Amino acid sequence: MCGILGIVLADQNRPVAPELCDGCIFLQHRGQDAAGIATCGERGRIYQCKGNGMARDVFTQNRVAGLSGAMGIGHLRYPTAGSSANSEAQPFYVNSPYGINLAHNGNLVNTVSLNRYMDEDVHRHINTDSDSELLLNIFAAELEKHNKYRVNNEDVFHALEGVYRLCRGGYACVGMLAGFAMFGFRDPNGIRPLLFGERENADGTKDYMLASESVVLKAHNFSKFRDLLPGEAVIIPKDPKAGPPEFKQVVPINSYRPDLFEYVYFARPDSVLDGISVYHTRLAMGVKLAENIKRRLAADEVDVVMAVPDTARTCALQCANTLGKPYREGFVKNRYVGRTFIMPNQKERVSSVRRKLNAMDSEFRGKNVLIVDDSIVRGTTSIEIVNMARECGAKKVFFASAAPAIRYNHIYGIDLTDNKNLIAYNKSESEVATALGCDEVIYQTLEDLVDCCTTEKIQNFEVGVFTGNYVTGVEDGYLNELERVRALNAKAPGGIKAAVDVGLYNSADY
Ligand SMILES: O=P(O)(O)OC[C@H]1O[C@H](OP(=O)(O)OP(=O)(O)O)[C@H](O)[C@@H]1O
Ligand SMILES: NC(=O)CC[C@H](N)C(=O)O
Ligand SMILES: [Mg+2]
Repeated sequence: MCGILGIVLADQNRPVAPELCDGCIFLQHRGQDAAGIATCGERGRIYQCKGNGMARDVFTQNRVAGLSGAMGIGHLRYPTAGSSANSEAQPFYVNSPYGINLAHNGNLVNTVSLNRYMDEDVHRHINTDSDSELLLNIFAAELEKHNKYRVNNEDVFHALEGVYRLCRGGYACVGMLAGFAMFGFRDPNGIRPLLFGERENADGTKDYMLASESVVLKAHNFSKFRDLLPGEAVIIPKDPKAGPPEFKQVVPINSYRPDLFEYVYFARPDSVLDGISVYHTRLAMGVKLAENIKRRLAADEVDVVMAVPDTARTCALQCANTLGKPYREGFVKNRYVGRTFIMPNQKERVSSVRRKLNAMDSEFRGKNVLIVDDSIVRGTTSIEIVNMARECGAKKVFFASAAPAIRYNHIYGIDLTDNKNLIAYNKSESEVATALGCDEVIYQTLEDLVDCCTTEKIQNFEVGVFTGNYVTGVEDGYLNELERVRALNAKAPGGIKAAVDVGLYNSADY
């Protein structure tokens, strides 16, 4: 669940980098591990700045000042494949053919055979375990097949057809062809989001943006947003005065199944994805959850409802309203600690929960408390939360989740750990309650959750994380390979992160 964006400015003398940096900050919640920007300036030269860290730390004023050009792409990384090494920070670059950059949100689930294909048939060297580097090289290899001095839009669409044929998984991407164009495309099931928008300048020319979430487009005054359709791509010329963007349905829509988890946790509430307001789905989740709670608990069993900040707030408030119970902010969040779930290792996650959330005794003492979170994944947050509530003197602690029990891997770009680390893995609801140390745990049903997000246009969602059935299936051996790489990373001496710049060829001298 990384964040991606790309901007093309009509004014060829205006550097795009400052606006890209700002845009990345709007997408920070989608990835805190690494951030990167690549721009394309005169004579097709590519400039880049990327590395481990949050956008504000990686994009220093000095570094950004060196990024020339009116076209550029950005990425916020939350690793799902490979490692957290800074050599896997995106956008990735290959010099041949033509010079290509790519920023990818999602995850490929046939990397074992794709790696073999790259090695044995295409003879391209893949320098990391990142599936995104692989995806870029697949695209490059397909484009190279045209064997032309210069490509045109049709050639790019044709190369993307090859990408769709070869790559299985969830992917929304933005890329650049040096000196030629920016492009974006979305997987044939629309699992990961990607929106397009335009902004008219005073002289009538237009700037264009592609982004993971509508909030970035809106904040930068882009309008006429539209979601790319599953299997659709767009090419925007480097100089928009050369012609309008060209959209093409490269392959037929296989299904239109946005990832339900975007609405539960991942996206910002003020975003609208695939025409669905994230905020409204979270309100609806609160209502449905309350109806479920009413069936499970007697009306006088709950004294007060509380959210686990931040994401669960919208849902918890609406749940309290529907139950007719007071809503209290018993947990206070330290705004300087980021999202704990997307931290790359368990040690960091555990220590962050207490640094991030502090409980106020007065709100708990002698009360039956209903705590609402958006989801319970590893249980890292919930176990600590229940402990804190007990330490503060709560009489009973009920824990409600706006998402159903999570018992399966998330394979399309949200690294929900391997099954065995999920607190609900192989456990009934009452066993989860015992593991969390609470009196009762109440999950939203999947039917209710789907109902909260359904619109006239979108009735199906990717829900494999709740059911174990994935829309694309998973290649044999893929999950084992993922675990093997994870185990290797866990053993890396002193960790694999380094605060150094990464060269265009992904060499990281850590
Ligand atoms: O069961 P766990 O493994 O603890 O994961 C679930 C928790 O992680 C997320 O919060 P996070 O702190 O990442 O972000 P938030 O501030 O947006 O809620 C999510 O909202 C849950 O609270
Ligand atoms: N969360 C994502 O979208 C991750 C993108 C890519 N699979 C990576 O690990 O870098
Ligand atoms: Mg949370």
